[in-house]
Amino acid sequence: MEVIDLTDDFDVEMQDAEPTEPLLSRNGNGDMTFVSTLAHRHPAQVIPNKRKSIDSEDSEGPSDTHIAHKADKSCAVTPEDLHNFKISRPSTPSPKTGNASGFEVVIPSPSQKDKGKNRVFYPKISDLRGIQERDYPLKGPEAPWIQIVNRKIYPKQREPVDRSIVSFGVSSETQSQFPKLPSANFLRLRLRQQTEKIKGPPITFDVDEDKLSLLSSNFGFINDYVLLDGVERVDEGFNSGCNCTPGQCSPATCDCLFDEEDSDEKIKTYHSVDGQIVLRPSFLNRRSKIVECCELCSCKGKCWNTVVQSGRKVGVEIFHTGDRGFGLRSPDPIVAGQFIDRYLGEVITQKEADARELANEQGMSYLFILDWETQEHDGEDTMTQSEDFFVVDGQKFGSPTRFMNHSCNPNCKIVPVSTTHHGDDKLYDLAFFALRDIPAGTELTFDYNPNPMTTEPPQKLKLKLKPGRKPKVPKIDYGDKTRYTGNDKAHGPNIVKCLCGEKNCRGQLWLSGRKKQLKLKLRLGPDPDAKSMPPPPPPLFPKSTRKPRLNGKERAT
Ligand SMILES: C[S@@+](CC[C@H](N)C(=O)[O-])C[C@H]1O[C@@H](n2cnc3c(N)ncnc32)[C@H](O)[C@@H]1O
Repeated sequence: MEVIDLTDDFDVEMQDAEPTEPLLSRNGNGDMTFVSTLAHRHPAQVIPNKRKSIDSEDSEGPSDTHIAHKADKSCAVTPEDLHNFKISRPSTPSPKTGNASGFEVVIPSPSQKDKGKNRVFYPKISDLRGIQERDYPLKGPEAPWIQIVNRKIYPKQREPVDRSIVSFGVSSETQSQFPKLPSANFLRLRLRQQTEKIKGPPITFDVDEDKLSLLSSNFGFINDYVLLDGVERVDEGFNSGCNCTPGQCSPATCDCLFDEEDSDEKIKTYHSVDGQIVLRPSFLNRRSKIVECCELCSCKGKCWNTVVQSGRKVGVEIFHTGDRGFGLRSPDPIVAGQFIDRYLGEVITQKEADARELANEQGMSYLFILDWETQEHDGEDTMTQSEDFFVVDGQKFGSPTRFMNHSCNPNCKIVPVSTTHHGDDKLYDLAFFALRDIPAGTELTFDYNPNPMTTEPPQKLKLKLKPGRKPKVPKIDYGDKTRYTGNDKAHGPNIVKCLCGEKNCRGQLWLSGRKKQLKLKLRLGPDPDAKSMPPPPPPLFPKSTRKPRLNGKERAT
């Protein structure tokens, strides 16, 4: 087998050699085209593993072997064949010549210099062993074949293409089957369609086009919790309502309100300011749950004590903060104590939450533990139930509050609220209220870890640690159980840096994997490093005595 080698090394070797006699058969006119030169490579003579085809076997258009077949059968090689032929390109330097008859053309791989250059490659006549230049001109208008070869070898050498006018030869019917890249307008439309279904004043977006798809394709707005496997509400029989004189639920007497500790006085929740029902400043300073009136109450859930269940009354806007991802603000001024919205999402079991937390590559955390009832309020330690919580995951589905960032000097706080299911201590609402007057356009924030230093290790906690295990001591303890279970891998294994920028910034959001660390910490007692931290604030939790009444039933655990 003869080899016509167009590689550089061959070039060096052969550049001074005399042209030899043509080995190629001629067409009827005694002429021979370069294509028929290529065509003479017999399929059986392809050197295995030494070259790869530019185009796949099953792609459209004749291959060089197809043309070879035509040539072998003395069929006319048409101009169409000429334009459509495919060429083999070596992945290695020149193959060795063999004994078989015929010849082989080896096209050089483009050098770095050639790659990307809009330059036509002209092989030297000596490279094309057996080709007479007079028969097969290598330059000038008589050499269209070499242009074609070059286009096949160096596809980048094609003329620059204006893609906006290129037709791909695909019917419009077929084209419609291909997903098109969504335009900014389409994404905005999709977001608008989604948010139009959400109750309350408009949800708007002030987000650059490049961030739109992050919002539109990764998140869905919902109006209520989505309960997933293993999460159920208590049986209706466990729920109850107040026995106030119908239509006269009073903040001083309504059964739905908790009692102050050691007193018959009620913990007052809402009051009216300028015709608007908002949380009292006194309530904003305490850690207590709200129980609102519901259908089972004498008022049928139609009194003033129905603020959270009445839904969002403020407009909200999602915007991009730059360094902390998206954030939330309101185009309306908000007054102190005003209800903003609930935190919503998929409600999942603790086990599922742990699995999601582990698999969370994305960095941001949207998990919120519903473990209010496990706190050491009213003197009881209920921490032993701690594996039994439900968790709200707002990552894929949620309300606008899912975009609220942390601040060490927050303007909102989150309050646990039982609205319609008083008997359900595992599934309740997380409601955001304004801590102070908030001017329109101000970012709405809350403290992800509002009471980091208050926890004394509960003595009755039963922990089973393997003997001899030396757990790492976390730097911070977490006292407030109404909080995120944050695990922000984007900021390193332990510390999640806080970027709130407030003067009193604590420097970190939470510790990664802190649930495990919290358990370990509780066994070890107070953290020695805590000495360097500010002294813990006094406990804020009111010693209330009111518990939602059950209809004579005990909830099964
Ligand atoms: C509930 S999301 C808040 C919305 C989030 N920014 C977004 O774009 O979807 C919580 C995450 O926001 C980021 N984040 C919130 N507040 C932050 C702060 N003060 N400093 C740094 N990152 C913050 C953290 O990555 C955290 O895991």
